[in-house]
Amino acid sequence: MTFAKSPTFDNSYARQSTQFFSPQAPTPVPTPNLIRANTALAEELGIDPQWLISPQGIATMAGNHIPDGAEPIATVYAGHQFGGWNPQLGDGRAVLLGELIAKNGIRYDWQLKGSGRTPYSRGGDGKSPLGPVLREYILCEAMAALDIPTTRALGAVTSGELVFRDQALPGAVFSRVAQSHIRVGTMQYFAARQDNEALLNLSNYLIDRHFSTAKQANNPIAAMLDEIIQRQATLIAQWQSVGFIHGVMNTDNMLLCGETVDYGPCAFMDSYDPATVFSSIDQNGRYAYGNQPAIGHWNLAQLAQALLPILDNSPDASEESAVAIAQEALNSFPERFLIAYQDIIKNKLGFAEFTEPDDALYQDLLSIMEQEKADFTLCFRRLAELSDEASCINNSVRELFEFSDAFTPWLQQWRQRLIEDEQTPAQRQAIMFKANPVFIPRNHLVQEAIAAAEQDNDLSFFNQLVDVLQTPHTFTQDKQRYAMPAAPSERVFQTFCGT
Ligand SMILES: Nc1ncnc2c1ncn2[C@@H]1O[C@H](COP(=O)(O)OP(=O)(O)OP(=O)(O)O)[C@@H](O)[C@H]1O
Repeated sequence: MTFAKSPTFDNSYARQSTQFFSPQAPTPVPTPNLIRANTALAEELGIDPQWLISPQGIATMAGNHIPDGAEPIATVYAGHQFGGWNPQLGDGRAVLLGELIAKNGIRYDWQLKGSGRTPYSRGGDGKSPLGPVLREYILCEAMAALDIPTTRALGAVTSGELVFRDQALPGAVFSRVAQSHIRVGTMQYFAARQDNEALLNLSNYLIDRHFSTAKQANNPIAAMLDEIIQRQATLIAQWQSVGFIHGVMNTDNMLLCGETVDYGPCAFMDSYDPATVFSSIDQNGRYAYGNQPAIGHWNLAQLAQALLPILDNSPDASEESAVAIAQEALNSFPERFLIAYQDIIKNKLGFAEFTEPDDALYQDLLSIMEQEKADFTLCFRRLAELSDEASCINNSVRELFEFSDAFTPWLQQWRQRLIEDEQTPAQRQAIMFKANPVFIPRNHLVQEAIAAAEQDNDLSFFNQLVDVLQTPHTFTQDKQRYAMPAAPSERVFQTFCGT
């Protein structure tokens, strides 16, 4: 008989200076029950899937058992929240259980979110209600299936206790996996304290962990900043391309490794409107869909500012020379974003290359979509079908979305443009299908999954939704309801942090 083996931890962050964290065990919960375990991800991480779903694995995900080798800590950070500076944040409701080296050789954090109070909890209870845990699970796994860099869900458990918000809600703990949880706000925390030694140590740690090419550069920290800017430009371009609205792009919610983090008040846009905001706390639309690239740039400027004291490693370094390095790096963001974005848009439109006139063509499409209140996802998907219509006769979204007359002149122009393009229709459509998913985690479906779980203790719709979103590009008629936009009565205009 073989016994499921507990994972092997190697906790590099816990070996750094204790300025970076506080040792903090998770708070045990009364009666943990498994919501879902991501056994495929467990395998990739070298965790025995049988162990993960064993009583010991479930107890670990609940914070009731600390496996050998785990060294739970809460990390410290600061951040700009909605533009306002907060000098003291940190994991207020999360602990980093430890790190695992995955089969691909990459080191990953395993964090428990909703695992009780820490020294950084301020007034909070350190807990998470079930709803936000389910939302984060659905959204982050959908993003992974869309091939967008993201933190992942290793699993989730209910806690068996109530969490008190404006009402009593069932509690849960989320097991989150990330390449690391070091944030723009982590750098800002030490910069604000003028602790250049900590800044340097943290940067060297990051370079070792995430930026091996920067390590070879003459100025590794400047090269690291450059690479972080590149990763964020690409990430935000990917968000824009699928209509993802993060909702709370505070500097403490931007990971330096380049993965999407914190699926609090986020959502995918249904009908196209660049002013779309979902977060109930974003009164001024700071984090609206159309503002995301500019906010990303602003956040990176805060990072560059934090790095200024250590940014120039030359013998004649001065404040001016450091500012010049920062400025040059930051100035590259708009161009980098545009290149990444156009690279995706050409695939969404079915062109081998993005040429200058394509920009106007694309903007025209967006304008018609906005005016027609067309569904962003289905509009692109139907376009992909039109690129080789015969191939998808039995499994078409035609019943869910058809172009209105307002699109006719645009479609003619698009077809004209395709004549100049060298790809075959089959090649083109394969690329277009990949760039134009049909299943996104629509807000009304996420809400339905949460409501069934909260009110009836029924996880079946949650599980179905997670499963369907694993193959976001393959449409079949039997999955039609998952592709449909919300009926007017189902529309969700706001999502909540659920803190
Ligand atoms: N219930 C709570 N108790 C204690 N601290 C909390 C609670 N909710 C949020 N916080 C803390 O408030 C800050 C901002 O919250 P935010 O919702 O952005 O983060 P989060 O979703 O808890 O965590 P993360 O950014 O790691 O996903 C974070 O430092 C977080 O730890």
